[in-house]
Amino acid sequence: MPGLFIDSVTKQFNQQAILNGVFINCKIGEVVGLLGRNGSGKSTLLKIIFGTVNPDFKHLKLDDKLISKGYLSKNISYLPQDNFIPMNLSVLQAIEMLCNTHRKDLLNTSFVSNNLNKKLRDFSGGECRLLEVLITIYCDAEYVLLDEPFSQLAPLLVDEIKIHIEKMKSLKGFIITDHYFQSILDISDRIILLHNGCNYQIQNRDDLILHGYLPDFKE
Ligand SMILES: Nc1ncnc2c1ncn2[C@@H]1O[C@H](COP(=O)(O)OP(=O)(O)OP(=O)(O)O)[C@@H](O)[C@H]1O
Repeated sequence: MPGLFIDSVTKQFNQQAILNGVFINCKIGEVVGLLGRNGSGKSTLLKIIFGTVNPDFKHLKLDDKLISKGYLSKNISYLPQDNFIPMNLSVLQAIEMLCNTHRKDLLNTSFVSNNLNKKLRDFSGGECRLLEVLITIYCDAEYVLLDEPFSQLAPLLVDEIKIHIEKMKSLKGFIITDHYFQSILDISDRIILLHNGCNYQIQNRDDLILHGYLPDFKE
């Protein structure tokens, strides 16, 4: 079956089980939202898929091929929570380094075209984040892992990022996690919740209350 597929993910830190047989998958044309409380293991799961954290066990497949680390496939891009593009690069240099196939589309976005020669170190934190999110969405990989793409961004920019994801969705598969959960619900085709080390398929808001992610104001 084509797509990104990981199951039986098990990870302990200091003898504490964080992920306990977790499964998540994603196909081209799909946005999968990953929700969970602070410390539930969302970033750890994305890092395990990309290959920057070693799990105790996992079974990772990309387009039916067993792979050991996502980044080795060169077909998975990953936005970590921290800045990852060197600050001494200009916008154009960063794009030339990381984006080929969709470079033209990215160069046509207003934020990029208005700041082509500006260095990352001269941007605000939110502007830097915006650029890194855009580059991760528009880079060559078909599968995109986004860890908190909306954090640091003002509401208008959150909406802009959602539009870019929608635009690229026919060509790519996204797994996206953020605490702006309404934006995740808006943009996702499916929602997976991590809770107590396990994954749950979420159908509606009530499921999020049932699994203790949202408060139950009726109580
Ligand atoms: N390198 C590490 N060493 C020890 N414990 C770790 C390490 N990395 C993560 N943890 C622990 O694993 C748990 C899951 O962390 P993770 O960052 O995956 O959570 P998260 O769901 O992304 O949280 P948040 O929403 O707050 O970003 C946390 O309790 C964290 O303290």
